[in-house]
Amino acid sequence: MRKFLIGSGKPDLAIDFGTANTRVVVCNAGVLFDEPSLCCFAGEASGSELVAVGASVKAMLNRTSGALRIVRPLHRGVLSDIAAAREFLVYAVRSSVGQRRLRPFRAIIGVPADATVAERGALLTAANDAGLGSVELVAEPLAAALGAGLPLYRPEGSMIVECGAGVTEAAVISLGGMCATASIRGGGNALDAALSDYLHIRHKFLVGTNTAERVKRDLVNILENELSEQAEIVIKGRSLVSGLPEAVAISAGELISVIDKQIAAVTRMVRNLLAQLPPELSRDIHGSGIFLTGGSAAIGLVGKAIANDTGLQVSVANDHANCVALGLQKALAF
Ligand SMILES: Nc1ncnc2c1ncn2[C@@H]1O[C@H](COP(=O)(O)OP(=O)(O)OP(=O)(O)O)[C@@H](O)[C@H]1O
Repeated sequence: MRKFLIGSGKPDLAIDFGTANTRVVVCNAGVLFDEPSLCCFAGEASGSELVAVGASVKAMLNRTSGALRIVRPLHRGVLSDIAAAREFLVYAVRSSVGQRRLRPFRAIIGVPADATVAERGALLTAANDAGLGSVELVAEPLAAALGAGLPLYRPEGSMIVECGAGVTEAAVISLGGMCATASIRGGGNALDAALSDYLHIRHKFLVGTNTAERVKRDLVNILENELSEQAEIVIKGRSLVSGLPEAVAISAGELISVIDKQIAAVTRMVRNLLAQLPPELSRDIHGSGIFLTGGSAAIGLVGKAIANDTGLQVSVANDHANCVALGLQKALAF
């Protein structure tokens, strides 16, 4: 059965290389690395020196002087900077297996199901440059379904929506393969950007990347805990009116309308995917419902909107943020 996922030859480690976060799983040892996918370089693009990687770079976002450059190796789920990806992979693998010189580990790496040949090629090049040996790419929705404990290999359809930071993917899986897929190149990061744009345009107020993400998490927290939509979120940044550092208080209710537009794109994608299904798979999904995985599955409004739009049962998988990594871990053990 393992050849459905990773072909022949047993890999040593698995990498969930995400737009926001990367997890590395080592055979027989579990998840040994889980840090933001970020690199910080000093100097110009050519000949620049790597000064920090991973968790330490998160706090540096929007706080660097002109001498430092923060780079995300991935954008919208796929590689956007091969040099940064190579440096990041070296750091992630070394942190997982120790500081010794890297031997050519065999690895499996998660990739969006709809990644193009060029996008896959760029990832393989970066992995090769990082010193990894043979690398196989695994479709992230398959890994997420395996990690969520869905019945991957039965003659029975299961539907997963993997809600990440840079990409949101839906897939219907049966007999170890993806029978139908759909994706949006956008996710939690797009929600952060929408909140930031709203504050900019409506309130003439500028916030940084980390603040926008915190506002989103505060909003989700208020809604999850059924606090009133009147509850206010205090946001600190720079007023474009006064030019000064200020704090504004904005009601949760006002911000819900901002993320509704992003969520509508996800429900449209889910609906379009359901409309393509052969009737037996439709029947299966009617029975089992839809499972949400990925960090952005924490946004309860996503699940509620899909349930309202389709009438189907929607469940958030256990340990939803780690399902791709857990699925890759299971694939290593096959
Ligand atoms: N409690 C939460 N509330 C709202 N959003 C959250 C919460 N926890 C995590 N997220 C969001 O989940 C996203 C990260 O999810 P995840 O780690 O699955 O993404 P990724 O694997 O890096 O991205 P991708 O698979 O799209 O490349 C971020 O946008 C983050 O803000």
